[in-house]
Amino acid sequence: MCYSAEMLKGKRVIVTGASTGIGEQMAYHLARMGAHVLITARTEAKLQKVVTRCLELGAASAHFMNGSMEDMALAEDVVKEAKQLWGGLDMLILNHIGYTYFNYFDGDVEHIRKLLEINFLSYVAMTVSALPMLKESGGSILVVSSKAGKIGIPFVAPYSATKFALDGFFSSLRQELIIKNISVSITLCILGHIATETAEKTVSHVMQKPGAPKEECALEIIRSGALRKRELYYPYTAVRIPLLIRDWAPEFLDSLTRNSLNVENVKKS
Ligand SMILES: NC(=O)C1=CN([C@@H]2O[C@H](COP(=O)(O)OP(=O)(O)OC[C@H]3O[C@@H](n4cnc5c(N)ncnc54)[C@H](OP(=O)(O)O)[C@@H]3O)[C@@H](O)[C@H]2O)C=CC1
Ligand SMILES: C[C@H](CCC(=O)O)[C@H]1CC[C@H]2[C@@H]3C(=O)C[C@@H]4C[C@H](O)CC[C@]4(C)[C@H]3CC[C@]12C
Repeated sequence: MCYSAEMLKGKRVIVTGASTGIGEQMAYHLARMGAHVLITARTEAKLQKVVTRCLELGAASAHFMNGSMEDMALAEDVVKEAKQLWGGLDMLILNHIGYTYFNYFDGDVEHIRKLLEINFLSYVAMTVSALPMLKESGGSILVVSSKAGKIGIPFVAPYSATKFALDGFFSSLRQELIIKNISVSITLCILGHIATETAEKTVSHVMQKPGAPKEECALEIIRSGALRKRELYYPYTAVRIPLLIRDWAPEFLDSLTRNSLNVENVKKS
């Protein structure tokens, strides 16, 4: 299959976590392609601005729903809203994450529970609600994950747990869909360091290189979903090579990962 932006024209797409960062950029790319977009996040004022910009860029339609994905009812309501607005759904882009810290694990189990709800369980809840519509359209689910969802990276233990969980659940579900001949694709997007405002605020003091551009990253995610790829690795070399090393030389990869960070800049408590 060959990719063209025309593939997204008139498609009905939900993008979560689209008030900032990569999600916001995905909404703009989809708008330029002439898709219908329904975006979510907590902050109404930011979502309103993104919707206005999407309409200026040429979206077939643009709507938002705000609220926290800690609440599974919201996860389900967003999908119901898509059904009401469009009568169906072609693409579900699961991208939002809750706030976390970048530091030594502090022993806070409640933080992990909350993060699992936002970063993992709400993804599952939205998928369950959206599957009937996606089966009907032969649609796609895009799950935004991270290098930290495939490899042990220090200082992100709670976050990493939620992203590994996504791999387990969605890679298993993909197998079941194939066995049942259901034409819904699942693309797991494995991202390295991307220069979003949140990431720069959180990790610029430990990174030795700048993050990859969020605009290009957003386009690559949409492209990989339109092409119904199994996984996306972006930026390719920084993500794919460590994954190839992972199972053959895990200790070597652990050491490479530690050495790629300015760990002396992380405060020990
Ligand atoms: N940037 C990076 O280096 C990398 C990012 N990724 C992945 O890419 C995706 C996007 O990351 P990035 O763009 O950097 O993140 P941002 O922090 O820019 O965006 C996060 C989005 O989630 C929303 N959000 C936050 N808390 C909640 C909540 N409780 N309920 C619902 N929505 C919420 C935010 O809006 P609001 O605050 O208004 O709710 C915002 O729209 C994530 O899945 C992340 O794991 C993966 C690897 C690297
Ligand atoms: C430090 C990691 C890369 C190390 C390497 O290349 O060897 C980064 C890879 C993924 C990053 C995290 C991520 O997945 C997104 C989070 C999103 C939030 O906006 C805050 C930052 C992240 C925890 C981010 C931190 C750096 C990475 C682990």
